[in-house]
Amino acid sequence: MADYDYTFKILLVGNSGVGKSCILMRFAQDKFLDSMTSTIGVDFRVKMMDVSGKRCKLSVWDTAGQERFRTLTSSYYRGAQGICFIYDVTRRESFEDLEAVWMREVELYSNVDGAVQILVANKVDLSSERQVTTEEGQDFAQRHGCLFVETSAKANVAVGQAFEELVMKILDSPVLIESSGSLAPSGVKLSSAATGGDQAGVCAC
Ligand SMILES: Nc1nc2c(ncn2[C@@H]2O[C@H](COP(=O)(O)OP(=O)(O)OP(=O)(O)O)[C@@H](O)[C@H]2O)c(=O)[nH]1
Repeated sequence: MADYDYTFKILLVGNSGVGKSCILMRFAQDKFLDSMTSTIGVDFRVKMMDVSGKRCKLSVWDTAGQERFRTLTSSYYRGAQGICFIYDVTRRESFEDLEAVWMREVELYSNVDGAVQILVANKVDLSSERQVTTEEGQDFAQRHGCLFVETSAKANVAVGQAFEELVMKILDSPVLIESSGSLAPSGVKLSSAATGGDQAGVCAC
């Protein structure tokens, strides 16, 4: 018998260097590394989380922000019930590209109606280098119907909270609950070992 109530697929998108891999590492392993290599293709981790009294098995997919990998990553949007749009509060361009690039990608490739979206403002520990204010982030989130949270993967600020809020909202949606259960994007079959616990995998196929 399954040891969880639901499985959900969550996707992390945003420009290269905003901290997607660090957010995932903080969430899955409670660790932070100062020097991370750029993601090539896609990486994923599986993490169990109890939210609203339900045991949820989350497969979190970390996509490469670099443009040259974009054609590789588009297929991974399929089946995601939750999408995290991540920017770096010290790099205004990473905020502006969310609308110009990442929301378009999601519109093109996501196939789950009503997938929950959250705007994640990362690197708030670098307060003296800020280029995007909290209010700008809140306004953007409101305009696009997203949740909003400010995080620091480095200082361990609100990373768990971001995933918790996202999952809470997924659990509020009967349609999304209905669509739960498929861990892999179509065309990719995960071995039972890879889906068994708090695990990791890399795929650049
Ligand atoms: N100060 C600070 N640095 C961070 C934080 N999160 C990530 N970083 C740093 O930002 C850099 C990029 O982080 P990554 O997690 O590799 O970025 P990414 O978005 O996964 O990048 P791609 O894989 O190229 O798409 C690394 O040097 C991290 O150490 C944070 O919260 N605060």
